[in-house]
Amino acid sequence: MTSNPNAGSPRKKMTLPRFLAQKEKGKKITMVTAYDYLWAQLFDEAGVDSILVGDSLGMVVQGRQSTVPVTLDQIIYHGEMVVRAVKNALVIVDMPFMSYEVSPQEAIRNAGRILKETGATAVKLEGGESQAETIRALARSELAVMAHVGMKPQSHQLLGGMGRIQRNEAQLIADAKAAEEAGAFGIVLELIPADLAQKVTDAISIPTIGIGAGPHCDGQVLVSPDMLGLTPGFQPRFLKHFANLRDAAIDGTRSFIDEVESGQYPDASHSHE
Ligand SMILES: Nc1nc(=O)c2c([nH]1)NC[C@@H]1CN(c3ccc(C(=O)N[C@@H](CCC(=O)O)C(=O)O)cc3)CN21
Ligand SMILES: CC(C)C(=O)C(=O)O
Ligand SMILES: [Mg+2]
Repeated sequence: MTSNPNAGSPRKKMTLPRFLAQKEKGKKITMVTAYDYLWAQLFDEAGVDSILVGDSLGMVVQGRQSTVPVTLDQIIYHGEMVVRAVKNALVIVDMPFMSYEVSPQEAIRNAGRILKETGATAVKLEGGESQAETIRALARSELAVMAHVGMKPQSHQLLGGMGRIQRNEAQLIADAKAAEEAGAFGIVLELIPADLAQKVTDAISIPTIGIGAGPHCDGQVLVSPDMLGLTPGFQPRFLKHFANLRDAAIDGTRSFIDEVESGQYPDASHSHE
């Protein structure tokens, strides 16, 4: 076991000021994705700081090839289920592809819908420098917004593939600084070299949350089904399986099948008089 000074201490409700303060205190921020009530309740109880209703929904829940087809109505439907389950974690909802790119006005309207209809605290959009005007418009409307730079899955066609490591240092620093200056409260850094993520993290005063971005970020995010070993085909270098739920679930299901077929289940103790 790793020693964790916070283990067992009662969790407080995560707020935006607390989220920001964790960078100053050097306390790592934890974030996982969730898409429904069942799992969100479990992650909140485990004590994660933040839950992201990611547009990875399209891939891990809907079985699509990318995040691009996810719609605003779908992310709102899932966001609402997650918020209903959460007591302490900060809930952030991804803005789907084409829900913020057309104009800052449209982004405000759509982010407003997400926050009003789900009850989440914040939204996240992909981009830094290129979306600075939109980030500023959202922040001015008092909508909490997180940026996402490095590998941007919604732009996978332009990047030439979903898993391409991003190494353009000048662009990454410019993206992070532009997002901070425009009013983002945090930035996801996806698939960038560890030394570069450290430079970005040191260059700004808002927290960086890494995925495939090394140990120097202010926090870490993983797609929860990946983290728990439920997505067998997906094994990028950054991913660690913290549990093997897929085997546990298959074993349990096979036991059910065996016991029903053999007549072992239900026995008298699982039957009503
Ligand atoms: N299930 C799931 N997990 C994720 O982390 C995730 C999604 N879906 N969908 C949206 C994006 C896409 N992500 C991806 C997709 C592919 C790689 C990948 O293939 N990475 C390899 C190759 C890197 C390279 O050498 O260019 C790796 O080893 O990291 C990484 C992240 C992260 N996000
Ligand atoms: C991987 C995280 C950061 C994300 O954007 C998602 O799950 O959609
Ligand atoms: Mg996303």
